[in-house]
Amino acid sequence: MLTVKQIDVYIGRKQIIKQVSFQVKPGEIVGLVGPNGAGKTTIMKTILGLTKFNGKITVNQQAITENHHAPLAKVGALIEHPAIYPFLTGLQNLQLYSQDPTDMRQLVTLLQMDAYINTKAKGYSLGMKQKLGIAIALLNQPDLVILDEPMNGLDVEATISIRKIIKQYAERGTAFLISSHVLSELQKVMTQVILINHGSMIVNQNVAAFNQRAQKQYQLNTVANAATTKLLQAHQLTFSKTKTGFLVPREEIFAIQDLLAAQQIHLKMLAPVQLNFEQIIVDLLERQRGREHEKTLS
Ligand SMILES: Nc1ncnc2c1ncn2[C@@H]1O[C@H](COP(=O)(O)OP(=O)(O)OP(=O)(O)O)[C@@H](O)[C@H]1O
Repeated sequence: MLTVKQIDVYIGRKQIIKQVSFQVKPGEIVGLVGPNGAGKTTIMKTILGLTKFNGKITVNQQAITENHHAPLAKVGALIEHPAIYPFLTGLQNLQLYSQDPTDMRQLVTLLQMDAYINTKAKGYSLGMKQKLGIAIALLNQPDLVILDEPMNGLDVEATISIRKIIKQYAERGTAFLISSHVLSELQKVMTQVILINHGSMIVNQNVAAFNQRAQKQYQLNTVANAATTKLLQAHQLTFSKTKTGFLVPREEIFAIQDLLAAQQIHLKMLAPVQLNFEQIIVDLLERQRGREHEKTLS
């Protein structure tokens, strides 16, 4: 469906996206996560042919470039603010894009917009505009839907109905690429997770494998945490720092104990921990920062 191959994006002289590659297959719901400024919106805009890039992007095996948008005919998108004409009604806005009145009417009902769809969009709340933007993205049975922060401004009921609709469309084969900072929400729908930091892809994994990471961590605390940091770094062991000590992977705990014992650094605690989705992301970002810090020191 969508293939992104080794894309680089520069804005001015600054490299914003670095060698990012991934695929989104029919029916997959791929969550794009990462800190503010990581490059998520830029990746989405690039796929939509709105930004110059190096590398290759194809939709249904057809290449997209900044000047060739034809393959995007079956792609729906909501990026940043929905493109809505305020002096038209919600329905008139939808009609500008719709090729099938029945599909359009169904979407209005599915998104529970019937009560206000015939009033002018300038009177809509943030959430109502957001729902209209999502409806526009879902029009005409798209093959791929790209949603940047779709849950922005939505109330609980709207959030639940959007989640259901995304799942329903995905079951019919629509592929989704969704960015969100509301990880708990994204977690309920996504099948694949891509973590971006400083324009690079750190993780691209299916959700089940990603969650496996949660069970593979141990919390470590010693009598001399500063010396322990140096020791772990010197032996290039994987770790991240926490408020009280370290998180280390299960497969390294024997090696770590041997090293600490050899230096007579006593353990205060070594215990398995169960991380939640958010904590796994924080841990991965923290580890990357550690690696970058080491690079700058060497
Ligand atoms: N038009 C622009 N001119 C200069 N720099 C830009 C421009 N657009 C984006 N950037 C820079 O590109 C980087 C990535 O921005 P992007 O909006 O893609 O991040 P993001 O992951 O979507 O962030 P957020 O979660 O805050 O929305 C940032 O460092 C940003 O400052």
